[in-house]
Amino acid sequence: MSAIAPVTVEVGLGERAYDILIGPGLLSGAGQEISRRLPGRRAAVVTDENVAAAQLGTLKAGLETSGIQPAVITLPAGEKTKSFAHLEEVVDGVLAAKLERGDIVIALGGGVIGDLAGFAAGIVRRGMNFVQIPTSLLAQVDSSVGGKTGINSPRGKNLVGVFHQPKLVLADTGVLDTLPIREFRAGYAELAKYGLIDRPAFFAWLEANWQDVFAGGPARAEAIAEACRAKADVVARDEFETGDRALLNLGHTFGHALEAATHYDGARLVHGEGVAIGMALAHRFSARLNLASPDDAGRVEAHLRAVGLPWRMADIPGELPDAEALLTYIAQDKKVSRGALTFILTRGVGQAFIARDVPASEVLGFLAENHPG
Ligand SMILES: NC(=O)c1ccc[n+]([C@@H]2O[C@H](COP(=O)([O-])OP(=O)(O)OC[C@H]3O[C@@H](n4cnc5c(N)ncnc54)[C@H](O)[C@@H]3O)[C@@H](O)[C@H]2O)c1
Ligand SMILES: O=C(O)C(=O)C[C@@H](O)[C@H](O)[C@H](O)COP(=O)(O)O
Ligand SMILES: [Zn+2]
Repeated sequence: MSAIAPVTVEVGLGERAYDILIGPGLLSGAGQEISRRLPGRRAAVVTDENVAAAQLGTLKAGLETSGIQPAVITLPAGEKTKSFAHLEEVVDGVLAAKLERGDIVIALGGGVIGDLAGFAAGIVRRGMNFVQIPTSLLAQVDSSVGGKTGINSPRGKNLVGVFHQPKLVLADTGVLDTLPIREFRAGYAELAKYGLIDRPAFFAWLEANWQDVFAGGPARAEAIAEACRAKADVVARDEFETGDRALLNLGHTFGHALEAATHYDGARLVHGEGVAIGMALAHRFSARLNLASPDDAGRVEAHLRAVGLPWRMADIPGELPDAEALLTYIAQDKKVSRGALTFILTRGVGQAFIARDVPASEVLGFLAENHPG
């Protein structure tokens, strides 16, 4: 049987351009793909305990066939790992392995490992080579692409970090077979996000085909490729989020506040779930401001519910801080400019836009109305 050729999506960033390869079996061919682009380099693999148990052996074997014997840094799984303490651990591990600036930090994991390892790669020796090997659906459709890296602060999500693009992204669709279903669903929220931003036909396709995407096979691979094309397109236009890239933040202004308010406790809320609730809230808030029809908000909520995602604040287990405290987290959002709040709002499914100077009083009123407490 002949191997299935991977799909290649290019992120067109001039001298920082790179390929995203998408398909099964890429982990075992990683050594070849990496050494073709970065010959003769040493490497450190950063991963988490779950991914190490499920996938590290295959990657190490794949690297060793090309003569790469990596140092391995294994961290606890979960959002709390995106912290200064674990950043220090990665930095120290890379330095202890005596890697040079031209050597490679490889992130093997979900978005937590990608963001953390990418940040370390961006600052050690003022910027090392970086390769993303995303192993969660969320990381394959979103976080491994585009060069946003960083860690969280108790005051808010992703508040410390740098832009540092990878040299290569290897999205092995086969590794999703070991991803827990809750995490697959969370990644699906970011996939649906592309439809809700500006691809209404893609959203309608997901409404009709989401079960096939969950089942695996060609529908899943095609959905991942479509997401990568969508993200690569925005990133190539606006690498540093001075304009349009902010659209990728649909659902995140509310979602990030909820993640911070639940202290990054993944038992209560993981990032993709926060984005699902945030996207439903962004559509409902847009309807409240008479920008969109309540029917569109209902359509989005119905789809999130159908796939088993949380879609309202009441779906988060345990108590939430009150509306004013949630607004304090929102005020830390990186899209805030001269004190004014920015949200990604919508005129309907696939018609998201950047709304600057959103009055805090409107947000507060909306949060209070929708608060479960
Ligand atoms: N940089 C960006 O552009 C960007 C975009 C979106 C999200 N993010 C960030 O990504 C993070 C969320 O990423 P995530 O949802 O991948 O979370 P994650 O990295 O915590 O991974 C989810 C869980 O699945 C496990 N896992 C991952 N792959 C697995 C596999 N193949 N087999 C078995 N277990 C596996 C992990 O160990 C973890 O427990 C958040 O911190 C978010 O802020 C960043
Ligand atoms: O790549 C982007 O740009 C995004 O906004 C993608 C988001 O899904 C992702 O969660 C990102 O980390 C959020 O960025 P932030 O700048 O709001 O921290
Ligand atoms: Zn996100």
